[in-house]
Amino acid sequence: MSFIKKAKALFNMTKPAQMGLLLITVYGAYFAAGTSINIRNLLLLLPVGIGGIGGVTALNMYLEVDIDSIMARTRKRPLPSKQLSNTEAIVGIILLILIGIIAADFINKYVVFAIIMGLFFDIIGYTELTKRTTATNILFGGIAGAMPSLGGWAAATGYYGIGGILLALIVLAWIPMHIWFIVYYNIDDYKNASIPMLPVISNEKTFGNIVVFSIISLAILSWLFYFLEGRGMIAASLSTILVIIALLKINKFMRYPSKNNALSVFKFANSVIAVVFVLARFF
Ligand code: HEM
Ligand SMILES: CC(C)=CCC/C(C)=C/CC/C(C)=C/COP(=O)(O)OP(=O)(O)O
Repeated sequence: MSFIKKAKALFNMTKPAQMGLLLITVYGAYFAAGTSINIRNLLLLLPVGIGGIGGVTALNMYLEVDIDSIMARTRKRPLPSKQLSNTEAIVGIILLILIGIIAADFINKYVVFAIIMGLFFDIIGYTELTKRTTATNILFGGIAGAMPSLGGWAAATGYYGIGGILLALIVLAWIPMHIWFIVYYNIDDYKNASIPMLPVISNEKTFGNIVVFSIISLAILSWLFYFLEGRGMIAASLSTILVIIALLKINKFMRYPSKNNALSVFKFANSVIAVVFVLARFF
């Protein structure tokens, strides 16, 4: 297979759609900090994000080739489908993560540490220690998912301020809605792979109520960001409206549990987080 095809396969191991939204949280947090724009740091954040987030995601995929081979949703991924050898994948992963860390070091040590925390919580906390054993797994994966926004804030301000922590908490509050409905939609996959996500080991009411609590917290956190940082009223207002729509969709799912109603919540969820991070800098 040509080098281009192997490079494409490695890129697919970074889960481009997920990485894209994570990059929106990086740049959204950078701009939400409200500091003057440093073009050099803004440009450096691209290799930081693609290398750090992409490399960690690809490492998670490398370590989960057994699960991916079982799930219908993931068995066509580059490693289960032999588009890359293990050696080619691990060399690419190491290169990506090195690029991310080196680029981060050109900005400041807080951005480097955000990558290290993302690597730790995703690979150790989530992939190795909890994903296959406990439903609290998404807490560790969620903290990993919150690190890009913290890194973006640190790239703008030079430290982890309360605003950056609030934005990271907003990502964390969004995670249950993002994951548990796509898990429910693919419930047979997760059962076959013995992954104890909450929808697999409990019922719609239990995980639905936790999601309701988490996205109401998301709306509260977005208003807290506005009151403490003086920016983001439009983001808080719009995200509150989207959370209300999400609550209506979740209520419909809990009254009429179905894969389609679950997928509808999953697809809608992306807009909630995107609105917060795209608009947080503005009034
Ligand atoms: C514990 C953490 C997370 C878990 C378990 C998780 C799980 C998943 C799963 C199972 C999918 C479906 C992938 C597929 O179609 O094969 C997915 C897609 C996606 N994830 Fe995540 N995710 C996590 C964190 C995040 C974070 C932090 C973000 C961004 C802020 C994110 C953004 C996305 C996006 C944009 C997609 C594609 C959505 C679509 O296809 O419409 N994920 N995620
Ligand atoms: C700063 C930095 C490096 C942060 C890392 C950000 C990051 C990659 C977060 C995603 C976390 C995660 C657990 C995704 C899903 O994995 P999964 O294995 O459950 O998804 P799958 O079933 O689709 O493979």
